[in-house]
Amino acid sequence: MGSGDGTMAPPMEIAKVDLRDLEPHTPEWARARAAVTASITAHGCVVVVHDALGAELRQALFGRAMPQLFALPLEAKNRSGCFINGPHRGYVGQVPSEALESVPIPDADEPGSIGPFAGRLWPQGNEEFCDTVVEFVKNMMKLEETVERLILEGLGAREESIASHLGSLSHLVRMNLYGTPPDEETGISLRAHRDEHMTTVLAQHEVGGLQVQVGEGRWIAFPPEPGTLTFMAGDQFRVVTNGRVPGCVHRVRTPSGRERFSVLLNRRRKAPGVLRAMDDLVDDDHPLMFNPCGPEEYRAFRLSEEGRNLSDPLKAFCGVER
Ligand SMILES: O=C(O)CCC(=O)C(=O)O
Ligand SMILES: [Fe+2]
Repeated sequence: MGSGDGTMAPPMEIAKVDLRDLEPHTPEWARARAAVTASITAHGCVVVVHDALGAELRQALFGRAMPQLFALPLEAKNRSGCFINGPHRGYVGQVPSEALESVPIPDADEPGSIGPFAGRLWPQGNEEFCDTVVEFVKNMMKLEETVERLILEGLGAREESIASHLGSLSHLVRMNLYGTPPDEETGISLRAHRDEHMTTVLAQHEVGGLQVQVGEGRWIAFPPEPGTLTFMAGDQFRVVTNGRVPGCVHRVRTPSGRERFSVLLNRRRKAPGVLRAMDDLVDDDHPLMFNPCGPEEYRAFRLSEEGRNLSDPLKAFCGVER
């Protein structure tokens, strides 16, 4: 992008891979697998070209569903949350150090979860909102599954391990609205982090801001290009791939101060469940990097005082000492 703010256009090192009309067992699949695996093992990130978020769905999300959602009064947004396996998953906003309001929709892939969610926000329901979210989830799930399959095959995992992994995931949609950054000089509106989840696929609306770290201190800005989505590996994927895939370190910088939306689908290990490295990815050349752990226990650690202040909480929580 060369925006004069110290960031650069994505160089070839984070690949942009066209996954449109991709079919397994074809030369195109093998080429995509090599490109996706190279990018993800280097940076925990790959940009994909795909029609999963076509113009109509983009407009339905960024033009209607999300403006409607965030325009609701605070007390309505506060009602959107629910309790899952103990912890509350709900609206986050009004944090002075952040410019972010974020609404999670848990278990978004389960029929029957989106209706009650919308019912908590709009007493008369909101059919259009529900249809938009259902369509988004369906398309993103398919895309994430393809990308995870490409990566796991690329690392050498067996089909049965891949199938068992793909069958053990739950899905969370998150809708984000960014206002004016608290520190307008730096423009940072979400500080550098790795996601706790397995994987994240993210779409930005026309105001960009997502930046990914490639190597020490070097940040790459991603222009919001319709037709592309950013796929990022989180801490859970580091465990499953035995550290072969690093977690993507990313942040949001919105120096323009314009309002910005982003929407993402997170995949994570279904609870109760155990996170452990795939057997296929542990051998003499790749000794075990992370001890098996519970995803909910890890989440609680990340949210604790200790975990919040660590740059790599996963390593502290379950990293194998050598
Ligand atoms: O809004 C974005 O571009 C990134 C959001 C993000 O990193 C997150 O919600 O974890
Ligand atoms: Fe994130």
